[in-house]
Amino acid sequence: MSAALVEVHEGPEALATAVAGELLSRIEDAQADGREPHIGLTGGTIARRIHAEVARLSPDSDVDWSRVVVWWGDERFVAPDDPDRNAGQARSDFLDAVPVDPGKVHPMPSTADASSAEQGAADYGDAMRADGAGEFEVLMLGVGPDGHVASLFPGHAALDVDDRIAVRVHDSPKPPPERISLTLAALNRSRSVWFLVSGEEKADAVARALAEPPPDLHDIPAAGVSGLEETIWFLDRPAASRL
Ligand SMILES: O=C1O[C@H](COP(=O)(O)O)[C@@H](O)[C@H](O)[C@H]1O
Repeated sequence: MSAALVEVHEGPEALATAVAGELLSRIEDAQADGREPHIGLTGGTIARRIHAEVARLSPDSDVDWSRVVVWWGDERFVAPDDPDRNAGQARSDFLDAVPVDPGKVHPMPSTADASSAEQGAADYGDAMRADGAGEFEVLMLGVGPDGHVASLFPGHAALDVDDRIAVRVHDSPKPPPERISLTLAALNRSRSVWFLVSGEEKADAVARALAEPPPDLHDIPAAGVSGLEETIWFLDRPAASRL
């Protein structure tokens, strides 16, 4: 577990450019050290801007995309072509623009892949185990105004599941209601955890997550996640306004 660092950028554009550049350089460093980095993606508004910046900046980097393994922290359990899918958004925002090995991109199951979100969660856990995955080089996570992280929402029973890699989430207060999420135990196995937060409506959640003493993770689930070596909160000024 690492102490949290906070990095504040002027607005969402500057935040997206900084995070995208840092991600490319972390991947380069890991590859230079002989590792094939596994990265964990998130969905959400600021993540989409960051992904677009990764696509823009990637040609000037030395990243070997054929040696990058891609996973997701959460997903909406909907049809594969549903615009709500985090994986579909990431594909159109950057994965289709970089030469990734399709066999190393691991979207969470959709309704076409699994009979239920519960089955999909079990399958995703099996896929991660079979790949020897779990310790992400960098895991990026959005945070909701309610403090949710991945698809772990305040007060939800999924927060207490510690015997699985992924869990079904139903009754998500944010639509769509049926989702799959990595558990807190799985989210807490990454070298670096990066929280990506933009907007004044999230300032309270950020301040509460970073408060001392830490809040109950049933109130602010994001407070329950940190990196093994590094935890960075990448914020824009409005999101940092109540720190
Ligand atoms: O539902 C979700 O929301 C969060 C944050 O999204 P945002 O639009 O408020 O930035 C996201 O991190 C998560 O992956 C997603 O499923």
